[in-house]
Amino acid sequence: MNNITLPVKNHFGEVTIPLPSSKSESNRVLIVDALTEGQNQISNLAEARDTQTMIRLLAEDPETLDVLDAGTTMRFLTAYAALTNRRKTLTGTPRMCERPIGILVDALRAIGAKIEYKGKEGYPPMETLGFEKQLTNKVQIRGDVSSQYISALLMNAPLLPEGLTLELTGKIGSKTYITMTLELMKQFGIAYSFEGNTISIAPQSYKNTSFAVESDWSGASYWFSLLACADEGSFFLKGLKENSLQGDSKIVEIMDKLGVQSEFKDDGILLTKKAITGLGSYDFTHCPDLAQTVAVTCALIGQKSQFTGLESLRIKETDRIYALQQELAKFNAKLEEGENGAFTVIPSTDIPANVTIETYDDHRMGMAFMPLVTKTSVTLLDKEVVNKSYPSFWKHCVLAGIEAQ
Ligand SMILES: O=C(O)C1=C[C@@H](OP(=O)(O)O)[C@@H](O)[C@H](O)C1
Ligand SMILES: C=C(OP(=O)(O)O)C(=O)O
Repeated sequence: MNNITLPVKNHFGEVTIPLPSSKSESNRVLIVDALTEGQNQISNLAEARDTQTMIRLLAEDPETLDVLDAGTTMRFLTAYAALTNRRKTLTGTPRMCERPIGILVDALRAIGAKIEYKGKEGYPPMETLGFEKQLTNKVQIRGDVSSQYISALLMNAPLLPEGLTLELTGKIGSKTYITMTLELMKQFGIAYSFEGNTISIAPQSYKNTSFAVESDWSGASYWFSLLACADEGSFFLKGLKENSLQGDSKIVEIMDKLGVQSEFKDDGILLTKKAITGLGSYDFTHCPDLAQTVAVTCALIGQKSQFTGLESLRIKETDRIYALQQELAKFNAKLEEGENGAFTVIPSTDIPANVTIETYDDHRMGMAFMPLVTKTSVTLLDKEVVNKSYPSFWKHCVLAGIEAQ
């Protein structure tokens, strides 16, 4: 394993971070482009391994689609292969084969696709065996496990002979990602309605479009956190827009309470330090990928806070609740589970010298704990972990003056 040790640094000057492009937007636009078989002008696709895997699998079109550890790539390609009548085996890393997919497979089968599990029922690997006839255009689907199942179905919906109406049942999680899918489809000419818990898309064609992928707000969150934890500095994050398709732009509102002021400029956002007012309680239901960043920030800046809406964290790249609890404990901070899905971040009052953080094959563990450099020397186990969404992360750390020892 390739580790990285970073010495303490808590004063920054004026730093500009180029930021990577969003993997969520990239993976959607790639599926839409594959479905239109058209002449779209797509720019700024993400360098993220999850996106590069999607590009490669769509271009090479192998019999077995091995998505590695990319959740969106697995879910989006499953629906794409199943509903466009392709015969494919879909598989991934051992962890991917522990991440549930039964809710999506059940919906695809209800629509008329033939799919067989190759291992455990409800989990990859599986094989898509064809789609001859649409059996229904009304499907009920749980909204509380992963929004990726819903996005995966929606992107194929306009091309189904009878269109598709999805009724979302239970609590809806990651709703901002569903809206991202629908709004991106709208930019490619698709009309939809989303009223209450029901999304309807009539049969229609995608229109050729130019689409530039925005910078990644989830990746931006680590720079907000670094500044919140630092004594001084200002960061300019390039390529972020005020009206974003990405729900993780909520980091602006969160970090405003944790001491970071944001000012939108023409080609990005300027972050400066301001007084902390306190986060109090925050619901991460619709921005689950920010939870690790914000937990580490609160732990490092002495902000006891309540977190809710963390249910989906247990089925991501790793069990992120467990991983956070283990690693926060290394510097005497805690993520305590309370009642009804509420958690409390108990900040550290004693940060030891030289902390070593495990990353659990989870890019966000590596990146979220990087701001520890503002308080102590930190070793992150497996520096390559960041490649899933942000391969240039350590290069960007060097731009900020954070260099490996
Ligand atoms: O649709 C997307 O691009 C994503 C949706 C979210 O997953 P869930 O819907 O499983 O919460 C998020 O955590 C993931 O990183 C990307
Ligand atoms: C959960 C994530 O990704 P995915 O589910 O697409 O693997 C993530 O990037 O934090």
